Amino acid sequence: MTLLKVEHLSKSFKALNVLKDVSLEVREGERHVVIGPNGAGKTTLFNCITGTLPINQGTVTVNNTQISGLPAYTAVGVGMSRTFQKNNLFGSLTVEENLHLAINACKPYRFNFFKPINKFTDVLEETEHLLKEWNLWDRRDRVVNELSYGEQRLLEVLLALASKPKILLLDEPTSGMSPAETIQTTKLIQSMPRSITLLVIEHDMEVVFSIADRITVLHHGEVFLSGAPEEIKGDERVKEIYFGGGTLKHA
Ligand SMILES: Nc1ncnc2c1ncn2[C@@H]1O[C@H](COP(=O)(O)OP(=O)(O)OP(=O)(O)O)[C@@H](O)[C@H]1O
Repeated sequence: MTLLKVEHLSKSFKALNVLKDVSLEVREGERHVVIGPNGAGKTTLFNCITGTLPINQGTVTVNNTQISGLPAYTAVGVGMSRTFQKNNLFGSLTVEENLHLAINACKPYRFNFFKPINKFTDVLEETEHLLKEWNLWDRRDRVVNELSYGEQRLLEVLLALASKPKILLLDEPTSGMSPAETIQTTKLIQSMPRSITLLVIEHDMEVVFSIADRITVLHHGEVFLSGAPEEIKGDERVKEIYFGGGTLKHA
């Protein structure tokens, strides 16, 4: 079943046409990776899908509910969550406190300012569960600013999971990470349950080919090709536009 459908989406910044008639389908449970050279429009596509940016033309639907043209919180309401290329963390708070806030933000009582967050037992339980599940429990008391960059990015993924998304958009989850952190993050992505559908922007081809069920190549704001990893890997035109004629590395 198709979970996310993007149809004929176009986006311009004044005279700059960044996305041109982009159509994309992500099936339930799929790991769909968007690749393309710098400036191809990948992050803009994420911003348009999630409603962070208004679109000029086209539609975005999740589970047959149209979310394009609606405020960004609508995307959250249909089960969409995302991470950004740059971290959006509270640096002076601990790992645990950041998660408390993210989990609390998804609760109906989130505007109850008269009771401290750490008195809501469901928030505490969900925080503990997520931290243990993703091996950050021993770092729960660490102030975020003291974590390595890779640990911060990992925490960002956990915050995105706090809303229990049906579809999670990860924007370059391994960018800026050390090789060890990249391996850890790749394993985390691989171990996510199939009840979470993934749409991922990624540059590291080792990561791309170790997680993708399907790959869409974006080039100059257009879908150049969409297909199974083997199809993309073997396509000479993709190598030419994305790698300047180089060979594809793979896991
Ligand atoms: N808010 C904006 N205003 C004007 N131009 C923008 C804006 N955001 C992005 N652009 C332009 O849109 C084009 C696509 O940018 P985008 O960040 O979507 O590309 P990308 O494929 O994600 O690149 P990268 O891989 O380097 O992150 C670029 O030319 C960029 O300068």
